[in-house]
Amino acid sequence: MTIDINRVGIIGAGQMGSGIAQVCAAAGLDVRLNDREADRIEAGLGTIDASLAKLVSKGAIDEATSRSARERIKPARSFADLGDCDLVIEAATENEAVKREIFSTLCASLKPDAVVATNTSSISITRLAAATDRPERFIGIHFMNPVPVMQLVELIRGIATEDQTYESAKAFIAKLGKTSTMSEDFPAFIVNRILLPMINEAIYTLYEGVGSVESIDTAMRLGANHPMGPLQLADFIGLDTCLSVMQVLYDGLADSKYRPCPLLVKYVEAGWLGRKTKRGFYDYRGPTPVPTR
Ligand SMILES: CC(=O)CC(=O)SCCNC(=O)CCNC(=O)[C@H](O)C(C)(C)COP(=O)(O)OP(=O)(O)OC[C@H]1O[C@@H](n2cnc3c(N)ncnc32)[C@H](O)[C@@H]1OP(=O)(O)O
Ligand SMILES: NC(=O)C1=CN([C@@H]2O[C@H](COP(=O)(O)OP(=O)(O)OC[C@H]3O[C@@H](n4cnc5c(N)ncnc54)[C@H](OP(=O)(O)O)[C@@H]3O)[C@@H](O)[C@H]2O)C=CC1
Repeated sequence: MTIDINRVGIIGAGQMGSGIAQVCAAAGLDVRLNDREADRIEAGLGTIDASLAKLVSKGAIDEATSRSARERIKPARSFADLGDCDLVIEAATENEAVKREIFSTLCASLKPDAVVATNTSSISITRLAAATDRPERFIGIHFMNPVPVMQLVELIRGIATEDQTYESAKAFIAKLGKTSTMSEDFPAFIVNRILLPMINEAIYTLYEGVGSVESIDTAMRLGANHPMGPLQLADFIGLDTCLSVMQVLYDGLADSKYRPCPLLVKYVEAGWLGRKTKRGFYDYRGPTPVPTR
């Protein structure tokens, strides 16, 4: 029997957390949105308002549907506010220490039978599960960015994940109108195992002077029909997240082909994280993005 999921808690109100909150509310679920700072929750709610407005202006949903979805999302100022959630999805920064700390403090506030999930892009589900009090009720639910648009969700079981947890997560994704695929618990799972080395290679291509930002992105958009160039996509994902995923691949698979490009490291060290900080491979501070190299 699957666990009925009616109320979802989300930790981390950044681009992924806000997108997950939006699609859950649009599917009729109650949502509690948490972040470590109240102003981050407010910013996440602002992102949801803009995204819902975009869908209304396109005629994808009507005003009343948008309003009722928005009303289902409430801020959660602390983990105690997540106590009545059936499922809590962690979507905080891609850093294992940050996530472990969240799980070790979160569980005491939850119902004993609540399912706990992570939206990690790369980190071992089995290792994160070990930071909880319920590895059998823990699972990777990996949404793609932008969440309101992308159809796929990867499900990743840890070594202890029970069948009931997996089946419940699968039913939850179907309720959101999305398609789930299963990946084994290997570094970066399936999508990012393939996508991130391609992005890293694009950054090496820039680093070695093979092409400019513009020529690399144009080449892959028009030459391989990718909807975004790889450097544009890296800025969209967040360069901090890209670097963390490459580091997990490099450490976890111990193969030099996953070595993060030194230019990626430098951009992250400079705090140029892409769109979210308004500068990455493009500068977003003006009306149109301008390549930085
Ligand atoms: C890092 C990880 O762990 C895993 C990952 O997620 S990796 C990243 C995976 N994502 C990708 O690869 C995305 C690649 N890019 C794309 O698919 C497209 O560029 C895109 C869908 C993001 C935007 O498409 P576009 O055609 O350039 O822009 P745009 O016309 O504005 O948007 C397309 C549609 O999406 C909608 N849309 C885009 N962003 C939206 C948002 N945040 N909220 C609501 N709707 C949105 C638009 O309204 C538009 O809808 P219609 O087709 O009905 O008009
Ligand atoms: N970006 C992408 O394309 C995708 C990302 N993911 C994964 O989703 C997760 C979130 O990524 P994304 O939304 O892009 O990142 P963002 O940087 O946009 O958002 C992360 C949010 O988590 C907050 N946060 C950090 N520490 C804590 C904490 N201890 N408790 C609560 N909130 C915290 C951050 O606050 P502050 O800024 O103050 O630190 C920030 O608001 C990551 O694991 C990432 O790998 C998965 C699929 C796609």
